[in-house]
Amino acid sequence: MKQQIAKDLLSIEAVTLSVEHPYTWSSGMKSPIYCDNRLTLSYPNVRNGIAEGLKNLVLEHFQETNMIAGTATAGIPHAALLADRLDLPMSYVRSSAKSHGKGKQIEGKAESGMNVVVVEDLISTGGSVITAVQALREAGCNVLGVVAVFSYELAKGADNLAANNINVQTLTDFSTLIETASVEGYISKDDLSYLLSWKENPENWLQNA
Ligand SMILES: O=P(O)(O)OC[C@H]1O[C@H](OP(=O)(O)OP(=O)(O)O)[C@H](O)[C@@H]1O
Ligand SMILES: O=C(O)c1cc(=O)[nH]c(=O)[nH]1
Repeated sequence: MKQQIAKDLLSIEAVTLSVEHPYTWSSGMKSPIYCDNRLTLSYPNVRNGIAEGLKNLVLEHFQETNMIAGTATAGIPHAALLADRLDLPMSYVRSSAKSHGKGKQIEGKAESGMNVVVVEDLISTGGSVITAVQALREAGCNVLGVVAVFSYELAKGADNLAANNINVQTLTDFSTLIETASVEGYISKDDLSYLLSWKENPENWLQNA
């Protein structure tokens, strides 16, 4: 499964490298790699594989789930596809409360007694998904855990998630991705060692580059 999803992401060019002009991540970190999981929505076979994989993660790890919550924005479509497959209620969580209308951060029903699995497309530092989990907990929900398409497996992300007591299960991850990219000929040996050294110290990578 991990390799198949990595292959899918590579085949649709969701993963791109840009060393000269680094990407800026939502956390503010600069990075030579970007994984655009939003592109998976444009490929029915890829998004179906993701929905099926997420469903299997929920059935394996979070059997008591009775509500699915997506993180805005990239987690929302995957949450919708998953909730539909599981025939469960769905909500989504904004990064902050809306400043007009009903002023809500969580859209849809979220209340005490709900056993929620949060759907995120990608985990870097974990900041976005932690914000969503905290909002759901404040609403009285019991958050069983998080399912995500991809994780960079950053030490900072793992520490942040552990500090917030969040169980995360992902379909694929950075180590699988770069190994698959190398084996399948998407990246050179130099790219591979560059990415491995970036991963050693991603926060100070630009200063050391
Ligand atoms: O683990 P983190 O450091 O929080 O980074 C990951 C988050 O960043 C991206 O969202 P982005 O903020 O780009 O917004 P989008 O979902 O609206 O595209 C991604 O979809 C995750 O939600
Ligand atoms: O951390 C992020 O913002 C981020 C990284 C990445 O590779 N892809 C993405 O959509 N967001």
